Amino acid sequence: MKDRERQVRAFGAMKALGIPNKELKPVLLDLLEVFEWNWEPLEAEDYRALKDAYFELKENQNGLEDKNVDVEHDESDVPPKKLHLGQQEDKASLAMVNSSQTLPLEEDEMPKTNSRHGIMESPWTHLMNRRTASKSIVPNTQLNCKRKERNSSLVVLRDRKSTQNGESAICSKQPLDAHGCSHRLREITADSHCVKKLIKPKTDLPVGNMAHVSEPIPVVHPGTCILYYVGITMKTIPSACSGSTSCKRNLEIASSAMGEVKLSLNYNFPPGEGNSRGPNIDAVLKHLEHKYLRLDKIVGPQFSVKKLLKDLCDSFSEVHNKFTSGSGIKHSSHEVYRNVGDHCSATGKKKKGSKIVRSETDLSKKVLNCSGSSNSSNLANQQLPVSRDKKKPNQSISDITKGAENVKISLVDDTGNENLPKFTYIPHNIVYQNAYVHISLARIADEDCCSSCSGDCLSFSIPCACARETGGEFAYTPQGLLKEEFLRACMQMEKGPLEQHLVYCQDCPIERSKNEHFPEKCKGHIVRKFIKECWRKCGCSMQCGNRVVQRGITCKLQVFLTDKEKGWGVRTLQNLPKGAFVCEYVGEVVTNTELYERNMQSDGNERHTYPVTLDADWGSERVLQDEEALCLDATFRGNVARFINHRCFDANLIDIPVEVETPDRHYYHLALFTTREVSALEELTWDYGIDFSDHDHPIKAFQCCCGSAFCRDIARNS
Ligand SMILES: C[S@@+](CC[C@H](N)C(=O)[O-])C[C@H]1O[C@@H](n2cnc3c(N)ncnc32)[C@H](O)[C@@H]1O
Repeated sequence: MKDRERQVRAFGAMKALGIPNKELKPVLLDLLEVFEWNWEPLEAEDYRALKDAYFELKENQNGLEDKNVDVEHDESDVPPKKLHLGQQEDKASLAMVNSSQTLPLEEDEMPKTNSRHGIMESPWTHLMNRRTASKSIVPNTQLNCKRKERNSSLVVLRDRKSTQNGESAICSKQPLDAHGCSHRLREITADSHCVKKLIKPKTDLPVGNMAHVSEPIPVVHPGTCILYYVGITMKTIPSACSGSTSCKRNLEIASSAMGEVKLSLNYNFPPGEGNSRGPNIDAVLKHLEHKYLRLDKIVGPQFSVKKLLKDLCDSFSEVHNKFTSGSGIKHSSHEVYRNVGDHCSATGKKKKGSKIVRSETDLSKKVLNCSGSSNSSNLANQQLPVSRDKKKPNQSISDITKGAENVKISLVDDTGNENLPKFTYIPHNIVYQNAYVHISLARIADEDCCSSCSGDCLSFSIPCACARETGGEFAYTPQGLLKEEFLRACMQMEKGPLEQHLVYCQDCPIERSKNEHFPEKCKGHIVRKFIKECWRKCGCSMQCGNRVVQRGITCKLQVFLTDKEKGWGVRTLQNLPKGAFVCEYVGEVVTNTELYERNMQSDGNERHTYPVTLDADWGSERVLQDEEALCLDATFRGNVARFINHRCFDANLIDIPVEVETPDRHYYHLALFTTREVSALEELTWDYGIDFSDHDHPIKAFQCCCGSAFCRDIARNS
């Protein structure tokens, strides 16, 4: 059936219920937009969705009138009282037969159909058209109020019961990509006010498991945030909010005969923020998850789904507030922070006279524009915060690397409360003074490199010599990710080293540093799994798949001020797959002795970077001299990794040693890879491996507030 015919039928059916075309039109347009211009769900059950949406809108308008909101009414268009659906259905069916005198939508309001193929032209164009057109439909005096109400008209099918199984009509026409997203929708979202993502429908899942088993499809409209759980078969609909007025206003669950279940979250923006988009739904969910993890709330007798949904609403507003507070003041763009990169002390105190300069962009633009690349395709499905009037000044740096990396790395502080970090950005490790790092081509034996290779070593059926280190197989996939098995093995070792993964020194430099004259017995060091990358003695190209870490950072990262005592942290600005290389931990290579000397000079009050011990030759027969036991200290010089905070056990990054230019375990690179998929705007963390109970350790541990349910800082948590 053609779109036009369908419009006529819809108008006819509704007219029979006394619904004026003029009032129906905006509701119909909204619904069509929600259903991706797919008529079937709208037409199902004799236009049940449409009727509900219309009456919902009317109810809301009445509610507003009660509150003395000035909404004009055209008497002739006063809607009929809501009928019981049973009564309406018959009428509507009859009306459809005789619907010729209905008022169709104007041409520019409907998605155009390609006349030759019967396919819709760019839906994005139609969305735009529709938006423009809808303004002319609603009289100016009613516009604001109507627009607001129309958001809630998107919440349809409330309290509907379904007995039919079926896949979602919303999704059925959309080809899904590897991420479960519709390409058509991605096009739409690039510029529209919606963020839409489709999922593979799942059937026959119990409603109680909904939040866990089905990925949400966020659809964010101004003032309304709707999550769709599509394709879940429902026999009965839980009314999560029944009985609670405030909850009812905020959250609704509904299903339709088509098998889709919708969970709608309405958020009333504060006055003056009517056009806000609201935060990214992934960020909201993450926020909630973190909150639950922190409070260990998900289990226990107090747990209730109702409470969980209420918390979801709260999280939405918390994330919204977090992103909107303190952004929006315009500043001159020619001023730029100058003090990052200056070689300053690590005290973290603001250098007198240092020029504080801000970007003229608001936070959302900063997140987008400072992401290091003009190609923001990876951010296309991200809902980013929008500027508001600022309460506090903010600070930002567009690129802390000052061009030293492949990508820009921005720094934002939307509170304006933190002193800017003072350090020199270096993209590669540098030897401070006494550390003995012996790099020479001669040290790499011919059998330890692949001089006869060319191109990409990963493309050969038989792995070259460089794969020997990792059991005859490369650690990387052709996509540049860590192989699942290799990653799992590394994670297992780190989580709970079995006795067989530990080696003991005869004379442990760590123990010696604690007590030079009477060192305790070595407590053991983990024997770690190494990656060996091809290097300069190898014949392959720089694009070889076994050269990942040495090619440097490629993902979009941002330094930001975390909301807790942790200070600065790093987040990703793009979704990252599991096993992705994020960055190397770069710093000054110092000897143990040098590190302890530095440590003695520090007053212990500042937030310093935590030094990394290169545990290379631990357990070897010979006794390691202090100048051989190396550490990386990123306090004064380092790269973005110096901002990555610690998290006990369940961090989303893992550090893996990578051998590049030295064949021994004395000096190596420490690379950070994702342990799981990481969503854009999630904070990146890794487990520093601190033993919080070791009070003799020369480096005093901080009080951990990682929020992990498995936090090892017992003193802090008890
Ligand atoms: C490598 S730096 C990380 C960047 C640091 N947050 C900053 O603002 O410069 C390590 C320091 O951050 C702080 N930190 C990192 N993780 C933390 C955590 N889980 N809890 C509390 N403080 C943390 C500690 O002060 C630690 O010495």
